[in-house]
Amino acid sequence: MASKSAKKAVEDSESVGLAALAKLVRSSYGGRQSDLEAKLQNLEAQALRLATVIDNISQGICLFDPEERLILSNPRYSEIYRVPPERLVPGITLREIVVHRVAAGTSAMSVDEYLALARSVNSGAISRTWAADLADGRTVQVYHHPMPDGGWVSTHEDVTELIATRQIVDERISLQTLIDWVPDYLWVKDSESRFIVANRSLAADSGRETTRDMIGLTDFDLHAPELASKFRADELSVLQTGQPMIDEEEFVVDRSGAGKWLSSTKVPLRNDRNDVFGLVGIAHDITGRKREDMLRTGQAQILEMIATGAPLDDVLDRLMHLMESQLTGILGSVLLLDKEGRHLRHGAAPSLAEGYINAIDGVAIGPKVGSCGTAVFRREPVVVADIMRDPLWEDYRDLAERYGYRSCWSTPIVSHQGAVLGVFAMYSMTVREPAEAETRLINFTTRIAGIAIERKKAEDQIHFMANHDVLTGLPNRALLQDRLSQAILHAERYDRWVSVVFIDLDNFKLINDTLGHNAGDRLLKTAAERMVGCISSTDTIVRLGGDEFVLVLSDQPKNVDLIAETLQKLRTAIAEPLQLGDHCVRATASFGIANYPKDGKAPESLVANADAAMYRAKEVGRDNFQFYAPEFNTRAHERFLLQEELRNALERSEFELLYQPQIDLRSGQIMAVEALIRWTHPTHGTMAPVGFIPTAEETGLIVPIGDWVLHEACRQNKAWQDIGLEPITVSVNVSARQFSEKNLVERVVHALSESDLEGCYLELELTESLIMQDVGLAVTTMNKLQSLGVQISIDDFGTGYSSLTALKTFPIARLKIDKSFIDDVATNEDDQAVASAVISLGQKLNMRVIAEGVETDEQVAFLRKNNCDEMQGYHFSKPVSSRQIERLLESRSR
Ligand SMILES: Nc1nc2c(ncn2[C@@H]2O[C@@H]3COP(=O)(O)O[C@H]4[C@@H](O)[C@H](n5cnc6c(=O)[nH]c(N)nc65)O[C@@H]4COP(=O)(O)O[C@H]3[C@H]2O)c(=O)[nH]1
Repeated sequence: MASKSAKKAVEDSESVGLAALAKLVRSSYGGRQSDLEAKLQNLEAQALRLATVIDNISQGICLFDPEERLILSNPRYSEIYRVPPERLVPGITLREIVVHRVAAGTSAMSVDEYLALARSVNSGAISRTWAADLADGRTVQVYHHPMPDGGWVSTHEDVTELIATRQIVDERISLQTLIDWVPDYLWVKDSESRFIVANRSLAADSGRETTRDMIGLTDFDLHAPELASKFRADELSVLQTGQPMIDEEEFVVDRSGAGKWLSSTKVPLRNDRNDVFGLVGIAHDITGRKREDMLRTGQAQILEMIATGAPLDDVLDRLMHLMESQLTGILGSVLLLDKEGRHLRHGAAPSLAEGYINAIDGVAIGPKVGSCGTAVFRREPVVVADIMRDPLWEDYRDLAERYGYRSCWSTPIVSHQGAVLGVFAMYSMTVREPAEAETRLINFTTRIAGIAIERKKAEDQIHFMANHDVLTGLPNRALLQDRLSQAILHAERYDRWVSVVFIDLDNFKLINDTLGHNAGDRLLKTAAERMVGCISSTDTIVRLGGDEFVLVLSDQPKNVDLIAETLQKLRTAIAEPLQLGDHCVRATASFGIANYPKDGKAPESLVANADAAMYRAKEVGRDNFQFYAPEFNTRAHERFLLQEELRNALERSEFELLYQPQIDLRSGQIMAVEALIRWTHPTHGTMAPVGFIPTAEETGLIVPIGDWVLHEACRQNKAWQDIGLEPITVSVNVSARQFSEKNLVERVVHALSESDLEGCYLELELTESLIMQDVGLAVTTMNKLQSLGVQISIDDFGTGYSSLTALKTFPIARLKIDKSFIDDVATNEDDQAVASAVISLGQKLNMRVIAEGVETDEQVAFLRKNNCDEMQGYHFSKPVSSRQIERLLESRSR
């Protein structure tokens, strides 16, 4: 009975937990037998241990009886299938459990399917294991073990993560092999931008031995913070927006220090729930293409900079940067050859050390001056592969070593005309010769640098020429305004004066005309140099043109005496003797001064007033200086008016010719007349040549006026002949300006043919200075005139610089002794000496000599005594009208 009831109890115990079973046994048999009790206690302890193990095991466990009722389960089972523990009481059926699981979403199938599966497994005696994919996405590995009594025990393990990890690992291993073959960078990162996968190429360029070493790193471990931050920002955007980043160009510096351009694509990685949990990236090295692009755009930009006149420093700097961006480990430098062609000056070297740049700035070129100095000296490229060994660097080796420069390849920069402009050099920190790509870049860079430097030189020259006078190198009119305005601003601020001095060389025209243009140029240059030597660096002297200069004395005290002192220094300096060929000349100048603010406030009015003052200085006898006075402007205005009126005079037939007879001293007969022009001015009445000829010469109006005189004189002379008067010669004055006109001979031919006058009745009076201006041209013209029968005489003889040797070569018929020697010839021994010398000289050269301005009997007597041929002057007749000449000639005939 006891065993029966015990058996029953044991059977019952299958429907309760093990602990409950132990308690039941103890209460049934408690206290009856001590050994049994001990066994039971032991059993109870074992059951407790077992219960503890079962409760804490990581797998879910459940035990069912043959009626599919739960005997026991542990908390993990309840946890895995999300069935509350209070429901999993012993006795609950499998169906009921599965119903709960379906409700909790933790069943892999419907209740019936599940029961069918469980029963089919139980029907066999073999344990089975399967992975159940639960409705909630997890995978549970089930171990099902049938019991002999028809019940079963099963364990349940949640392997979701394990499977995922294994999947990743499996995939990674196979992927790794694959991606290691790819030369591009490939990687996978998690949501924190940590590398999960990286290919070999990326690992190697990141300085890591294996791809595993990359795992867990971020870009902050590999790149500079700015770059890493940029990468992280890009990736965050991909991770947060889920939008891929396609072909983004990025510049990175790898472990070797080399810069690389990458085209990167970053694509988000999503899990089954479509959540982004990382990204996959691929980066393609586009450095080569990028460099070519950069070279092309850089080249275009630099050419544009050159074309738009960017400063040379900027152009060369940009060029060096461009060149350096193309090559690794190369530092570029441009040195410019100075004006004298002897020293090299810093041009551009953005990456060379400042100490080195300063040390070589100004180095003289030579046969052994490193690579650059030698290249320019030899005018050919010099490649030094090892600075430490090459003898060309002997004197500069220590310097180069200090900065670590080991090789230097220099190429002269040459202009289109073949002039060396400077030198381009590539420095490297290693011993080597240029590679092909480098040689290509050397050629390219040298050519562009040449264009830039040449362009700059041309611009400088244009600028200089636009602002300076080529002959003297002084600033010109264009700079005057600028300098004067600055000086005025300064004077205004500091309550000072500015003196504007107009300077005109007095005897320049004469020297230029008589000694030739070269002598004139030398005089101008010397005068300019001497004036510059007398002024301070803040003052400006400008050549306006011809022999006109303007001096701007800045920052002057309000003291006329001090200004006069400075000008006196200038006068003395200008008047220093100057040897021009065979002649020693002393130049003088007339100065006109206008002071700011008294004589004008604007630059233009100051210059105009100084000019008016200079005219005054000329008027009062030259070689002096005059301070401006307001009335000077009235005169300047009058001069201006005169020019305007002179322009109209020809059209209005306001000119007429008077004729002054020339007398043969021996026969006392009129043998010629000199045609002398008069202007019947509308308001001033009759004007003598002195009142308008200088203005006509200045303005060039002398050419048409002279033409008119020539025609009129020929016409009149022919008219006298036509009325039966004894033929005489008419003498016409020719000014320098007329003589220099190329078609003078044609004009004379025209005048003769139009009037039908024979050439031998025309004489042209030239001045000494005029024919000495260009002796060659004068001889040619004179010979042509002579071949027409036209005679030539020299006016004002004795006042100029005629060379006697030259005189012999001219076809001259008459010399005219200047009036200044005749005036006092009766009393002044010097004048007598000159006059008699000219007379005997003329006779020796077979020329007739005529004295001019003869007024007195004493003068006539002297001339007769000295065998002078002819005379002209008031003694016989003043210049008279053609009608009066006609009468004089008629009386002669009678
Ligand atoms: N005190 C004084 N003067 C005397 C005496 N005898 C002649 N004269 C003046 O001396 C000048 C002589 O002419 P010139 O030396 O060729 O000097 C001329 C000549 O160089 C220039 N000239 C005159 N007509 C023309 C012309 O048609 N063309 C050019 N290019 N120049 C001219 O103007 C200058 C002055 O001419 P004019 O005033 O007509 O002055 C004339 C004449 O009137 C005298 O006994 N006493």
